[in-house]
Amino acid sequence: MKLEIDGVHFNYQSQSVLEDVNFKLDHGEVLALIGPNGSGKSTLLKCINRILKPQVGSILIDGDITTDYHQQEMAKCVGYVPQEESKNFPTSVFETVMMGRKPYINFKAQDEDLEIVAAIIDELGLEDIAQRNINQLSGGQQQKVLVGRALAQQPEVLLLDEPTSNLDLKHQLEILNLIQAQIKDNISSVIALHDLSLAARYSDKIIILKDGKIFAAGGLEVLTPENLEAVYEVEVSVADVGGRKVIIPERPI
Ligand SMILES: Nc1ncnc2c1ncn2[C@@H]1O[C@H](COP(=O)(O)OP(=O)(O)OP(=O)(O)O)[C@@H](O)[C@H]1O
Repeated sequence: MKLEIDGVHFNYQSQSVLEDVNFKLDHGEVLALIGPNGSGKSTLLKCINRILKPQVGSILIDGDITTDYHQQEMAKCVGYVPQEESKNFPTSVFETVMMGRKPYINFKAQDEDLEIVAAIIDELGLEDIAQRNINQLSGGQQQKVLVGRALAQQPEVLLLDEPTSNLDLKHQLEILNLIQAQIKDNISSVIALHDLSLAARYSDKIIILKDGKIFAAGGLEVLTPENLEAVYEVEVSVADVGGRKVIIPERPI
C-alpha cells in the first residue's frame, strides 16, 4: 500500500477542518478529492505533504510514518503542486523545473538531472518558453511549469491542488493525460478537482469531502445525483456520454 491516511484530524485554532479522514491508495492509483469550497481538500493535501501537521492521526507511505522522514527524503517521495504560489521568484521556466531535482543534487546538476528536466519540458510543450521568466507567463503556463517541477522530483506520491483551474479545455486534457501517463505503476496521486466530469474521467477512486469529513468514498459509483446534491446543494444530472460519466449541474436546491 503506497499511501495510507489513518484517522487524520486537523484544526486551525478552534476551527475543526478535517475529522477522522481515512483512506488507502495503492501504487498506480489516482484519487480525486472533490467537495465544495472550504470542505478541506487543500488542507488534506497540505497534511499529506507535511506543510501542516495533523493534531491526530498519521500519514504513511509504504508503511512508514512520514513524520519520521528527513526533509530531503520527503522531497524525493512527495511532489506537490499548490493551487497557486503566492510569489514566484524571477526564475526561468527551465530553472523552476530544475528546482524539482534539488533533493537529488549534492553540489551541481548532473547530466541525468538535465536530461530529466529537458524531457519534462518537452512533454509539457514548454520548449519555446524555457528561458522565459515565470512571472511573465500566463496563469495556465505557470500552472504547467509547477506541474513540471513536481514531476522532476520523480515522486512516489504526487499531490495536485486544482492543477487545471487556470487551463483552457485543450490544456486541461493535455495536463491530465500527461499526469495519467506519468502515474504508471509506481506513483500514487491525489488530485483535488472541482470539475466532476474530469474527476470521473481521470481517477480510479473518489473521495467526496463535506465539512472536513468523508461523505462518500469508492469508485465512480459514488458520483450519484443523491450524493452530489447532498454535498453541493445543487440539483445534478449524471449522464453517460460514450461510456464516460458526465456531471451536469442543473439548478441550486
Ligand atoms: N491558514 C488558514 N487559517 C485558518 N483557516 C483556514 C486557513 N486555510 C484554510 N482555512 C479554512 O479551512 C477550511 C478548509 O479550507 P480548504 O482550503 O482546505 O478547503 P478547500 O476544500 O480546499 O476549498 P476550495 O475548494 O475553496 O479550494 C475553510 O473553512 C478555510 O476557511
